[in-house]
Amino acid sequence: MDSFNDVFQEVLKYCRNCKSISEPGYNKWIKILEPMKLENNVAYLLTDSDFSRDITMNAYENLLKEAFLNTLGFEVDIKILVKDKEEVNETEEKDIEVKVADFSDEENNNLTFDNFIKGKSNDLAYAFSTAVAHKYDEDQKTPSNTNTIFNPLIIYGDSGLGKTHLMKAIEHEVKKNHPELKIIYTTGESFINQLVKAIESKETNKFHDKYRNADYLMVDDIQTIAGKERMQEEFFHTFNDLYNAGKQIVLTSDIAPSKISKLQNRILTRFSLGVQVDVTPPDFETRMAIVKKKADMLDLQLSDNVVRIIAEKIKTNIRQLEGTVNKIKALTIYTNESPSISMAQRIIKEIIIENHPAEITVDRILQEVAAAFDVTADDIKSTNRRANVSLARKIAIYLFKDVKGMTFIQIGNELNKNHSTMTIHYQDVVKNLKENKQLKDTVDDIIKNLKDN
Ligand SMILES: Nc1ncnc2c1ncn2[C@@H]1O[C@H](COP(=O)(O)OP(=O)(O)OP(=O)(O)O)[C@@H](O)[C@H]1O
Repeated sequence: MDSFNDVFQEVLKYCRNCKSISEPGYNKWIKILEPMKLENNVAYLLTDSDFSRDITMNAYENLLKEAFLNTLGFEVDIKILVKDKEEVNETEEKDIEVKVADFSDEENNNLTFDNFIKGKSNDLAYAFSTAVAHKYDEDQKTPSNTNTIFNPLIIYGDSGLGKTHLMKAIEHEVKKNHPELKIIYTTGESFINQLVKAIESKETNKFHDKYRNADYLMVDDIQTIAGKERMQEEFFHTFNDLYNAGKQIVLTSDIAPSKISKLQNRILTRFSLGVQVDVTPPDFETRMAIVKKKADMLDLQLSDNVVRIIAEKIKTNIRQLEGTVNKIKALTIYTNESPSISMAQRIIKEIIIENHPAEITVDRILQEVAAAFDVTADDIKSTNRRANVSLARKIAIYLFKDVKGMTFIQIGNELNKNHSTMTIHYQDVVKNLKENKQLKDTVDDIIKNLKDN
């Protein structure tokens, strides 16, 4: 997440999925809010009228706080302002850049080496990052030969495995020990946007000066510049100037640089001057340690069993581990429930489903159809000819074919019936759906449930 806008999109997602608000309530009061800024732990949002602001604050302030806590990992107050009113201009005056800076400062405080849990999956990346962060420590601002080994340092790996955390930790450490050094942290995307703006406003010199005066240049998600010739050109020259001046460059990428397609060869060869190190999904012990750390940071007491269940179920993305802990914290604050295994299981299920909609299996189709027609999955598979069982069976056949893409032979095998009967039942349903609106609505609901979950 790079901006308050990204944070707010997560907040909206959280509210939309929350059972404490109805869909009309969400659409009328929450969805219309616009993110303005995050400043001094206050989230400023905009709405249309005083009336809307009062209703939203009275009815949904707690929900919004819960959603921000879940997304950011720390508590914020909510302030809703009415668009086009004086108060908005007053708080806007401070300059648009403040918005992002304040959020990232808040977030940065947690992204330190101390808060980073080491394990086999990331210990090299951690070691190289600390080396880079301390490169000016011994030899007062004259990087030694040993330190040029790590220039550039490129950390790569899948999403949510700590690349940005390490980069921010370097930034944090350097700022702490050498406040005089100039550090530029940006993302590939932001680098591109700034360059485009600079070109439009004919201020490319300013852009060059800004980047080429850095002591540390850190670009997150460098793979985004691939395929964009002008951006690569600019990045290449910035890289060369800094490298030749002995300045440190740190980059992250979601894949190994050699696998980034459409990356200019000359850039790739520059990348080979330093080290490339990957981060991979953490093992069980590391996951346990991360969950404990994240809980400690939120002052949240979790039993070993709860920690274990989270670490067992969420295996490949640390952001999801953290999201689970944040959600547990939010629930304990807003429901007064203590963290329990069942609470953790509920949240894990939601988080896993949010990211990977469950596969549509034969069993899930049977379950959904059985629930809609008030029969059981076994009834559907049986030879029972009761009217609602027969209808449920035909609908299941239809869904096996149209939603899951099974052949009539496969469907016949699944239901222990002849495949030619399957064809007839399927055609019956197709015809019925055209004529019977109520049946069509029921089937549409089943399909929606299958796809949403
Ligand atoms: N080893 C770790 N110890 C503690 N926290 C971690 C660790 N690895 C990742 N995290 C946390 O997981 C979250 C996601 O990490 P981060 O943003 O660094 O991932 P990323 O690899 O940059 O992902 P993306 O490519 O999607 O940007 C962060 O909140 C970070 O603090």
